[in-house]
Amino acid sequence: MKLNQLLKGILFKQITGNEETEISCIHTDSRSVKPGSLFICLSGFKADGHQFAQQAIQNGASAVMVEKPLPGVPDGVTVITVPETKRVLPIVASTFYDHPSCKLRMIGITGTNGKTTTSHMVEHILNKSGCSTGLIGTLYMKHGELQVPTVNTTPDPIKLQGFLRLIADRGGRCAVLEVSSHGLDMGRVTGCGFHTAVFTNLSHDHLDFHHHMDDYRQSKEILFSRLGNSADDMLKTAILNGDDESSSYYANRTSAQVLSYGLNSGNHIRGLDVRCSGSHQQFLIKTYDGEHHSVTLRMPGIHNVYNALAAAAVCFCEGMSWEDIVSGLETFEGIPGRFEDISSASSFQVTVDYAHNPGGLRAALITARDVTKGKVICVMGCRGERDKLKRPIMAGIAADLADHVIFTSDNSYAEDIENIFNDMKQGLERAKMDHIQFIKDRKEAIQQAVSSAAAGDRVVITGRGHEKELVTGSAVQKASDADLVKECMHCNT
Ligand SMILES: CC(=O)N[C@H]1[C@@H](OP(=O)(O)OP(=O)(O)OC[C@H]2O[C@@H](n3ccc(=O)[nH]c3=O)[C@H](O)[C@@H]2O)O[C@H](CO)[C@@H](O)[C@@H]1O[C@H](C)C(=O)N[C@@H](C)C(=O)N[C@H](CCC(=O)O)C(=O)O
Ligand SMILES: Nc1ncnc2c1ncn2[C@@H]1O[C@H](COP(=O)(O)OP(=O)(O)OP(=O)(O)O)[C@@H](O)[C@H]1O
Repeated sequence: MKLNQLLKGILFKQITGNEETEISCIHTDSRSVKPGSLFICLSGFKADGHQFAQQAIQNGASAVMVEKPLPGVPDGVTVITVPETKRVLPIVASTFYDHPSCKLRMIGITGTNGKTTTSHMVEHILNKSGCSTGLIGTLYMKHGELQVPTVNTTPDPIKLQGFLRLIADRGGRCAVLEVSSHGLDMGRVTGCGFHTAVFTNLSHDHLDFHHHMDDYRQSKEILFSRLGNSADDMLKTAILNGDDESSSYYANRTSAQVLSYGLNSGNHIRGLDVRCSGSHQQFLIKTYDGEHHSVTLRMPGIHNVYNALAAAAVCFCEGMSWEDIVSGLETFEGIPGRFEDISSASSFQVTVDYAHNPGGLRAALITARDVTKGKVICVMGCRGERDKLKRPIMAGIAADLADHVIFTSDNSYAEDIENIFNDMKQGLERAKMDHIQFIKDRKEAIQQAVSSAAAGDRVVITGRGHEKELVTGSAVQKASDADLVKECMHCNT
């Protein structure tokens, strides 16, 4: 695409050099630049992209976009100056990929917990009903058999628009996106015209980035305030968890039609008669017009009933029949690392769960208690470098809800594990200390939990879920919790 065509949607710009230059790709990371690229300089959290412009030029960039003067640019490289590169990036990315979100029904799911689970349920129901649907989130970008790994839950605008183009070109009709608060705050989804926006819940997380719960709540508002503001927007829907107190905040900030879901009376789509039966949940969905539909979900946990109600509401808005919605929910088999049973060969169970914040941990341990006859033994840690305020809260939840807790390392990155343990200890009451152990090495902690489990007990290992790398300082251990469990079980036989 010619540079001037790529920039036609940008109102304020100054161009020095050849406007007709052919642009073959766009990049914000100098290390990925190839000949023919447009390199866009972003001011980041750790570095200033302008410092890498020369490296991008050496790697063959034909054009560089900046928001401040850039000395020493050789002849033949076009420089585009704009007021804010971050604001322009999504427009350039969407133009480069020919606005793929306009060709797709866009469904965005935000909330502290449940985005991955709910988006997979939606993707499964829609695909099973014959509506070709792609998914972009924490685990990967997925469409049919194609899976591409992702670094961020909500990818940066270039990757995101590229993924949407791929889904559209492969014949996709819908795209389900996990939309993180970071993604909204950093403008990663600007340029995506969502038809449906879903809110799962809001609880303590990411306060290293958002500083305060009010800021965190506010960042998610962007997804809802952009819906329903014009005549052709009238069929857009905000789907809100009516049992979460933040829903009224989002309802007040959208012009779209609101569909609420939850277990409490007054919700438009309501779960009733919820019963846990082994590792299944049975419940009724009561719709706004008074119909009842019986569902057996192959996943335990009340939190998954909420995720199922949210997914059902989305698919209802996509025009699916209740028969298809129920059939989709009942054939959904869960996803890796979310209350995943690893070893049922022994007389006790071992479960891996991605809970890494207070709300998720509470949900996982309440579920464990519901489905376990014997003791619940929890192995958990808190991540290094991120939100330190959640550490004592999570430690307190584990101590309250499990019979025995082994605190261990999670991805501690460059932070000393002793610091993390000290923060966690602040949340522990002295009276509960007798059922708590601290074992730094995660594999040893799992080994200890597994060898102390008796018939009917359940070991719940939280924090890492599907993740395959454990990062401690500069050491990277290539093992998932499921791998570590299997090694420990093998040693025990
Ligand atoms: C805090 C944050 O979100 N950081 C994101 C941000 O990186 P950054 O601003 O720190 O980048 P930087 O290192 O300062 O570099 C600035 C610029 O210089 C460029 N650069 C840098 C080095 C170089 O050699 N050459 C070069 O060109 C960089 O590409 C960048 O454009 O932009 C990067 C590219 O888009 C993101 O990958 C990165 O996400 C990091 C990995 C991250 O951990 N983000 C987390 C907090 C996050 O976004 N999480 C949410 C989900 C949370 C949840 O729900 O659990 C998510 O959506 O993933
Ligand atoms: N609706 C829910 N309410 C509370 N906790 C939940 C809910 N759904 C899932 N969880 C808990 O949160 C963990 C992560 O679930 P999931 O991956 O679906 O959430 P997420 O919002 O995508 O998280 P992330 O963005 O960090 O990947 C689960 O393993 C479970 O412990």
